[in-house]
Amino acid sequence: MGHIQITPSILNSDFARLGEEVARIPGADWVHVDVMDNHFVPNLTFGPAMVEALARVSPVPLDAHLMIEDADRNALAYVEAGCGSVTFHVEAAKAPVRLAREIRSAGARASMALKPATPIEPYEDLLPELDMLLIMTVEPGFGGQKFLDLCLPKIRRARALMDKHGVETWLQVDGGVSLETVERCAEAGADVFVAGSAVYSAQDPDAMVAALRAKAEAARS
Ligand SMILES: O=C(CO)[C@H](O)[C@H](O)COP(=O)(O)O
Ligand SMILES: [Fe+2]
Repeated sequence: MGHIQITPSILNSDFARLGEEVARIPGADWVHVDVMDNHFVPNLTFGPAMVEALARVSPVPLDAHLMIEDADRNALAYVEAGCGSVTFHVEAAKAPVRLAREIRSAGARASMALKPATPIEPYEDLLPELDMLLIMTVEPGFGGQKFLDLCLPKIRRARALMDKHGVETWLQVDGGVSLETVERCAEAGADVFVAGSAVYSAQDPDAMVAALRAKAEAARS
C-alpha cells in the first residue's frame, strides 16, 4: 500500500476564483479536477483550456477525473493540458488497455475509475496497466453527496487483488469523504483520498487536509 495522499476536489470551490482556491491547499498532494460533459453525468464543468490554465498556477499537480463519454478520444487532451494523473471511467472507454498505455506514454499517471455498481473483478488483469484505481463512493456527477457504505467491500476486494498481483497501483476513493468516513476507507485499503465539500466548506481548507491525513494514517496503523 502506498503512503496516504489527500487530493482536494475543487468541484465545490469558488469557480470565479480558482487560482486563489488552489493556493489555499498547499499541503495537499494533488488537486482533483472533476471534468463533466453533461452526457456521462448530468452536470457540466470545464474542459482542457480551463484545466491548462489551472495547471499553470496550481502549487501541486493536477489529478483529472474525467466523467466524459468517449474517453478514448478525449483523455489525452488532459495530459497535454499539464495533468500529472488522468483518470477515465471504464464505463466510458472502448479500449481501456490501449487508453491507459497512451496516457502513460504521453507522460502522465494512468488511472481508471469504477462507478458504485461496476465490479472490480472483470478488470483484475488490468491492474498492472494502471498507476491508480478510483473507486467511486457516490454516483458521479455532484459534490456534497452522502458516502455510500456499500462500496467498502469493493475497496477491500480491490486491495486484496492488488496484493495478489503485487502491483504498486494506488487505490483512490472519491465521494463523501470527510472526517466521518475517511477512517472506514483507510481501513478498507484506500491510500488516496479525494475530499471536496469537506475541504472547501472548512474555515481553513489546508488544516482540513492535515486533519484528514492524520485520521487516515491513524486508521491504518
Ligand atoms: O467526482 C466527484 C463527483 O462526481 C467529486 O470528486 C466528489 O464528489 C468530491 O466531492 P465531495 O467530497 O463533496 O463528495
Ligand atoms: Fe471526482
